[in-house]
Amino acid sequence: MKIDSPTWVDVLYQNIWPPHIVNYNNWPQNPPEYRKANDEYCKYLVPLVDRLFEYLSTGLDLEKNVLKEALGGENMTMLLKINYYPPCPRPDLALGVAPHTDMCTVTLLVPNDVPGLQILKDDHWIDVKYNPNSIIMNIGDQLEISSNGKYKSVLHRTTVNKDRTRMSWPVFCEPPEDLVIGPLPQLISVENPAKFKSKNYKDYAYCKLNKIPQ
Ligand SMILES: O=C(O)CCC(=O)C(=O)O
Ligand SMILES: [Fe+2]
Repeated sequence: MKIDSPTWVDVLYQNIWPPHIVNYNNWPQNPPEYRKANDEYCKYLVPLVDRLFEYLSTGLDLEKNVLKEALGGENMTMLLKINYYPPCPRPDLALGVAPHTDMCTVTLLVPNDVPGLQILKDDHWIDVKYNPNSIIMNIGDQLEISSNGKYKSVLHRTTVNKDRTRMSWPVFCEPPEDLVIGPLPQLISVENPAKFKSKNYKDYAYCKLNKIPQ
């Protein structure tokens, strides 16, 4: 599957995604207004996530519903986090968030226009460009595990800016906590054995947050 081909992005934009809602400028200034904005955002995220999982499933040569079902189906939850990175007098000495992978299935993120997100590729930190009216998708650990490593959970970090405040609004798509996730049986064989343990998401999260080996 060509995940970066313009065709599927076009499809998402034309069929689902109203560009006006993506830009960070549409987020409210005050927390009490977040409930409404969040509800509206969620209305668009749910079909977007469905569509993404269909593409991701097809990319593994599986029926399009398989991946989403394996990761919780309609019981998946979406967790919105708001990151706030104030200006930092010594950006050369500090990071916004330390290098990590997201432990969820996928993350959909809207940043403001202050650069800062970086991903590790071939041992180099690469800046993720700010694109107005677009969202950034990270592959998370549960997708790496269920695909038996075919999709890679992306190592990323954020830098801080000397003069400007950076903000980002990631939504983490999470499986139910008691769901056991492991490499999909369809993807493992004698030649291609499971590369990851199967465990429930709650235990996975506990180990990850407490830096206990999985
Ligand atoms: O602020 C960003 O762009 C990324 C934040 C992040 O990686 C996270 O909250 O998990
Ligand atoms: Fe992250």
